[in-house]
Amino acid sequence: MNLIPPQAGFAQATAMPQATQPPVAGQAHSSTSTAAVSDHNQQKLKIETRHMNFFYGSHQALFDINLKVPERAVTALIGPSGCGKSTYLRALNRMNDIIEGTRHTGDVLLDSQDIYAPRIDVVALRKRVGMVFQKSTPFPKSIFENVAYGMRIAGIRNRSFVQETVERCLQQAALWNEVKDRLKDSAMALSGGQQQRLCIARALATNPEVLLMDEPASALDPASTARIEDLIIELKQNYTIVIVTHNMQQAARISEWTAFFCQGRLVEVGLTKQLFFKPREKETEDYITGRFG
Ligand SMILES: Nc1ncnc2c1ncn2[C@@H]1O[C@H](COP(=O)(O)OP(=O)(O)OP(=O)(O)O)[C@@H](O)[C@H]1O
Repeated sequence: MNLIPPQAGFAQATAMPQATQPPVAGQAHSSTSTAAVSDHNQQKLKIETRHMNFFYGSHQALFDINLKVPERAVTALIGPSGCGKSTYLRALNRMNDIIEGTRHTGDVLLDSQDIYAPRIDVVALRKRVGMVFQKSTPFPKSIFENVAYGMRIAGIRNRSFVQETVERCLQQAALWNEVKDRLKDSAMALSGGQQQRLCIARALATNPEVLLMDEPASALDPASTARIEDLIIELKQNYTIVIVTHNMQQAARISEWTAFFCQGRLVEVGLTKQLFFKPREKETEDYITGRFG
């Protein structure tokens, strides 16, 4: 049974990109919690969280999250408002550190290394794990300087390197053709969709391995959303992408893997197609059929 409501755009889900290798049979449920643990043993993992709990002061927002994120694929995080998707996403590059009173327990591993270990350089971590936010956040600077910003901060002075990198990133973000003749203009004069692609270009300029995206298209019109989705599909050839989205059709179109969160718990994770067409958990089915959330 197709559990996704037949809304416009879902037809594309049938052409959804497949994971390079299927998960092995018997995607196991955790025996210790409501979290389900997908077995991605045949895929190279980029990120893994093990028994992760997260707290804002005394409020626990995440409970015993066991999730494996495969390399060079798109993993979508879905779930009702307030279920902890953004909290989880921000934990992957320690963006929650800037919120006072937060803490976590358990492990968050990037290439098998604990990103919360004392010796970890958080600035270097955030270069490897870039982030794009829901609301585009260009700096009040020129288009060029927005993309060059990370390199300036890193003290890179080589002009031709900076120029080449800016062009490459704008090309990767599918924005170059629209801005190449006005690189000195203010970024604030770009449309919302262009600003969001500029922010993606800026995130790419630090040469990240992972891109975290928190509802990157939620404020955009359908045409701009389609461009961002095309871009994400293109980028996953080289980057590991974790995206929070409220739009299930979008998750179906762009992701290989989907994780369903509810009330701070990871209920189920699996191949997107399987999760939408044949969820293992009743809670997942209720959510994706619109019975709650
Ligand atoms: N800065 C914060 N301080 C205290 N509590 C917070 C903070 N940010 C989030 N929370 C709480 O943590 C829980 C998870 O929030 P989070 O934003 O991660 O959910 P979400 O699934 O991303 O929600 P949405 O889909 O509405 O963006 C919620 O109960 C929320 O109120």
